[in-house]
Amino acid sequence: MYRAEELLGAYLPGSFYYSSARGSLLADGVHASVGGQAGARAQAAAEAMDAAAAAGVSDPVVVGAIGFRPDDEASLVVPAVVRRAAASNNRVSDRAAVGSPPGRWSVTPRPEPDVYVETVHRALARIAEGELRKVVLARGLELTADAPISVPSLLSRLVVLNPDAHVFAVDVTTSEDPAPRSLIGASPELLVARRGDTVVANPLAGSLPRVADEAENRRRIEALRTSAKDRAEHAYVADQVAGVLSRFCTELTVPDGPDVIGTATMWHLSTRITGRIANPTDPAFSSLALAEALHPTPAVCGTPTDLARDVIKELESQNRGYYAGLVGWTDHHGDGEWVVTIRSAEVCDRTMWLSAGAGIVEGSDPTAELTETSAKLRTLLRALGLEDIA
Ligand SMILES: C=C(O[C@@H]1C=C(C(=O)O)C=C[C@H]1O)C(=O)O
Repeated sequence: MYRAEELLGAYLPGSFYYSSARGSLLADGVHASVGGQAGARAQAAAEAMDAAAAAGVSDPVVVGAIGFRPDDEASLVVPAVVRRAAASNNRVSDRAAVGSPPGRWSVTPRPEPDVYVETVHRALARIAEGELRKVVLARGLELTADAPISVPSLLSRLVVLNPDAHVFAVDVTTSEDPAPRSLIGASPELLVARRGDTVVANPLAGSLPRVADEAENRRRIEALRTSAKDRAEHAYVADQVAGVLSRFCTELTVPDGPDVIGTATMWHLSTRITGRIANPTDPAFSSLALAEALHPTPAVCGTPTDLARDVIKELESQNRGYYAGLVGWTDHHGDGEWVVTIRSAEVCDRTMWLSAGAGIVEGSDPTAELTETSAKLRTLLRALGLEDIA
């Protein structure tokens, strides 16, 4: 067993890094790539791990990321070497943050903020028609530096600045990329974790930006807790996650109402759902199978799911890529952990693409949704020392 700080220090672009309160994992090299169609990747992952075990890989795992549209983007591998740090060794000191970000950036919003506000108005008009109840609309920032971006130093700053997050870096290079491409982020949202027959999911939705003034933060926490609009926006996600997990579980515990949790930049309504898996040794009940069944939750897509996906395609100008997908790992017992790919960016050479979205429901205020996406973009911008530009 290693210390989390050692693993962070050993990260190189091309590695897979993942850390959360439950421990850290650093994976290097590719023993085998995992293919498979969307929805059938858990089976492909189980077969790849069986083959790896037969070839002498001890305790094989599958690590990687799947995009918002699982048919379009996926990067899953059985790594050659895996190093882990237990939760008890997971503390990382501030000194672990290394390097400094490039000094000069050019910033292009995609789309422009006023176009995003207009798009939210259009989504509200669709919601008023009756069938669509919630849709999550995202916007992006394209940042270009005057020098290549160091992913290891960016990752180390994300870890230090977001001690409660699930922090990740995944190699997502394709043959079309001129240089290695990495997906990095500090997600607050656990899609699903499974250990033995115990499963946990922690959907978030309904948000307010965090501010410096503590009295104002207390007011915001109370406003969020009592907001009918935010509770409705949250319930779409919590209900769907509970509904999907109930198909896999013999017992499921769903709290009566949400709590409020804080990240470094946001307050969110949060529901921690726990359950007992019906058939833990069956690959169809693995953590990746659960994650595939849950994705996309209404935290990143909407309600009803298929209609929301169509509205996103129609209204968003950018392809989401890996944003709003899932990142994590699964082992050959089916245990593992997957998070929702938010507070994230794709990085290639001198350019970074940041994305953030907000859930739109009846009663949403388009300008407040723009402000919410700016606050969400700040997770990555703080790690770049650019906190105030979004
Ligand atoms: C879509 C994002 O975040 C999601 C949307 C939320 C909301 O609309 O309130 C809150 C947390 C996340 O589930 C994002 O950060 O990009």
